[in-house]
Amino acid sequence: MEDIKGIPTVSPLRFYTNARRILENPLPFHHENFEELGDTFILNLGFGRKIVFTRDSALAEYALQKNQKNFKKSDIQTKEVAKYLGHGLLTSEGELWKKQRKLIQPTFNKKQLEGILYKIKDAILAELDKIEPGKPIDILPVFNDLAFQTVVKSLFSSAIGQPEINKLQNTTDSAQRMLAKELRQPYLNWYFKLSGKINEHLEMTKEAREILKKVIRERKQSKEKHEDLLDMLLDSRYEDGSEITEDQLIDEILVLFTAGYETSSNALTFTCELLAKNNQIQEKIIEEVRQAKNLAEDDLMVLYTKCPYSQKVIKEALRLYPPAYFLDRVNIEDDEFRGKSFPAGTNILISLYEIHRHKDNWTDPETFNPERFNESRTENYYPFGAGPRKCIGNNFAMYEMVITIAELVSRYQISEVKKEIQIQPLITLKPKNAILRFSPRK
Ligand code: HEM
Repeated sequence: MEDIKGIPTVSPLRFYTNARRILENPLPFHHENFEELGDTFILNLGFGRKIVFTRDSALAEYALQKNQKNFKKSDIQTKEVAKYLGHGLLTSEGELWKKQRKLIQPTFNKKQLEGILYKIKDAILAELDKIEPGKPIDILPVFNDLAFQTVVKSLFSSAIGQPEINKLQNTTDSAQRMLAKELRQPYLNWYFKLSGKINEHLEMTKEAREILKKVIRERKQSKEKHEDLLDMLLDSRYEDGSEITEDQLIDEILVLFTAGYETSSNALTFTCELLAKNNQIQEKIIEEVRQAKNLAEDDLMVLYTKCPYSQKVIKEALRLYPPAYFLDRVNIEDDEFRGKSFPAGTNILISLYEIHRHKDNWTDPETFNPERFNESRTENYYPFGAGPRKCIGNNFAMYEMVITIAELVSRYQISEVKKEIQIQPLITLKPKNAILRFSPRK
């Protein structure tokens, strides 16, 4: 490969002398390099491997949107993640991706989702009932179950039993954890293979596929209508009138579990941690939700649209703690952007975490201030990505999160048990020790 030009480089020595703390949490290391070297730098890992890190939103938009045709996802998603999940939307490229996106997009449009909002709400309420009031609890596992149940119930209504749901959730979690290990400790991959750990996880995903196959076949035979996402996906047709194959549908469902579950539960957890520090913001939410409930009666879409402040609270939490904190791309042909030249095959990591906290983009970037979204701003803000591969579930996620926060804050006063919000950057940006207290409101 030719060399990447016009960008300062971090040496392998600097990388390896910081290896231990990078493994723990790479974000401070990235931040120091951005501050010292500018908004784009090269990390030279040695042995001919180089990665471009950027927090330049112009470059991000160039790769994700303006010149997206020349940028594909890296092998991490299209090979490593695909090994466990198959080739669904998140993990496919080229013609397959295009064809699938066209087929699935209508299912996630606002109008279609309106019909399943009550399923989303029922799944949420059932999980919120499990919160133990008054005691310090780690809220992340509660939101993990809530987010998984929300996706499962939206897809299958009640066509799938709790033991199978547990198995699917466990498989999704384990595959993610295995993958995180493979990516963070590539020098141990020989051990993961020889010890049978990778095969063990591949077997688990085979069992998950069998569970899904059974649900799909029963649904096809029953001819009963459930008005859930599975019905919509089975009813959708490609341009030539054909329907989705069973295998492809299973790939897509596995992708929806993975893409839609951990991201939402992380975001909900961070939102609650931020709210615990801000009583006044909780009060504002309560007032908004009380008025919205009067106006909306039982119409959940009206409730959502009448809660603009709660939406801003979530947007602001996604700014400070974007669950997808990095987007990765590789350019197909040689490319050039504002004096920087990228030979074909350059790995580019776009840091949404840094773009969302850049002092040139935001006033008081470290402060939690939902009001900054009073003017509907979209620039320098990409929690759901950008361009044609933008998150297909962004509306779904916003409905789910607003309904959850509206209900939760109406029921409980959220208070902090410890001062600091801790993070664990793995495949997604995860909260760590999210211990909070939920006291019933009078
Ligand atoms: C707070 C919650 C969520 C966040 C922050 C989030 C974030 C993202 C981001 C940043 C991308 C783009 C990745 C890239 O360009 O490399 C993405 C893609 C995707 N998301 Fe989400 N997501 C969330 C919730 C969901 C939900 C609830 C679903 C489905 C139920 C979902 C399904 C997907 C799918 C299928 C893709 C791949 C789209 C494609 O490549 O065509 N996401 N998400």
